[in-house]
Amino acid sequence: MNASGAVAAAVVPAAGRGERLGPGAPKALRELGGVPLLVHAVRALARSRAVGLVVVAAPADGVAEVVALLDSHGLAGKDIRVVAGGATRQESVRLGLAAIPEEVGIVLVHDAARPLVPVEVVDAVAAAVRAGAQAVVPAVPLADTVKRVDPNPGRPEPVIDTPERATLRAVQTPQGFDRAALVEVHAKALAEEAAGGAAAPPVTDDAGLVERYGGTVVVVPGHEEAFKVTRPLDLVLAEAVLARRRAADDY
Ligand SMILES: Nc1ccn([C@@H]2O[C@H](COP(=O)(O)OP(=O)(O)OP(=O)(O)O)[C@@H](O)[C@H]2O)c(=O)n1
Ligand SMILES: C[C@](O)(CO)[C@H](O)COP(=O)(O)O
Repeated sequence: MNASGAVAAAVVPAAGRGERLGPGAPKALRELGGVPLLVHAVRALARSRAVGLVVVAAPADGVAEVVALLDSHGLAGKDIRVVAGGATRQESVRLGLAAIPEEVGIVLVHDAARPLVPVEVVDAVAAAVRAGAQAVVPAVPLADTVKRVDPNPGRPEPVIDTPERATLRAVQTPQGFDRAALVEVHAKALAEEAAGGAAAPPVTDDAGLVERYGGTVVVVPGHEEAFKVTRPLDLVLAEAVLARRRAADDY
């Protein structure tokens, strides 16, 4: 793989603890079918011809371990770099971005916690950025009705309203960006934090930063198997999906 021209680089934030998954190793290192989530996620990206370089943001105290892990899973021949991640997902992405060579114009950001994203989703996101979009997110329609509430944990929460479900999407990764646009919004967010300005509402994905600073984000179809492993039940589902793929010789 090489990282120049229209070939994209991918940043994989993998420095989270995985508190919601319960006690154990950092989530990216937890196993799915005997293989760490991170290895699945990197393989999913490396399968795409659109991706020429993968930069993993590892737990700060686990960089050497992650390098060894990726090597031991046969990923040593790919262009994969590992940097120390940060205290938040946003910081981990920013640190990963800083390791991407200047000439790379397209960046994908993909959670280590989404190990089973199909290569078609990776390709579609990269293609939409190549076609001129500033920011692209894969997403799926919602199955549940969603209510906005006045948060009041432990007590009945007053409902404010019910957004029209047809207008809502559950957003996944990889999210794709024009590299300059993504670098710019991360720099702006960092400068605002450093200036200690009025606390902006939390942004939970990179496209959210693009929106915050007035950029344009578009949605392409995601995939139900690109779900995020967040809670223990997600791991049960991921094992089932992986077992089905292996039985079908599709992995
Ligand atoms: N400081 C952080 C926090 C999160 N992430 C990464 O961001 C992705 C999405 O985050 P999430 O699923 O919320 O992971 P965790 O933060 O690990 O989960 P939790 O909130 O349950 O602790 C994961 O691949 C995670 O490793 C990261 O790189 N650096
Ligand atoms: C980026 C993301 O996966 C898009 O759905 C999500 O926002 C990450 O959120 P988390 O709460 O940090 O897992």
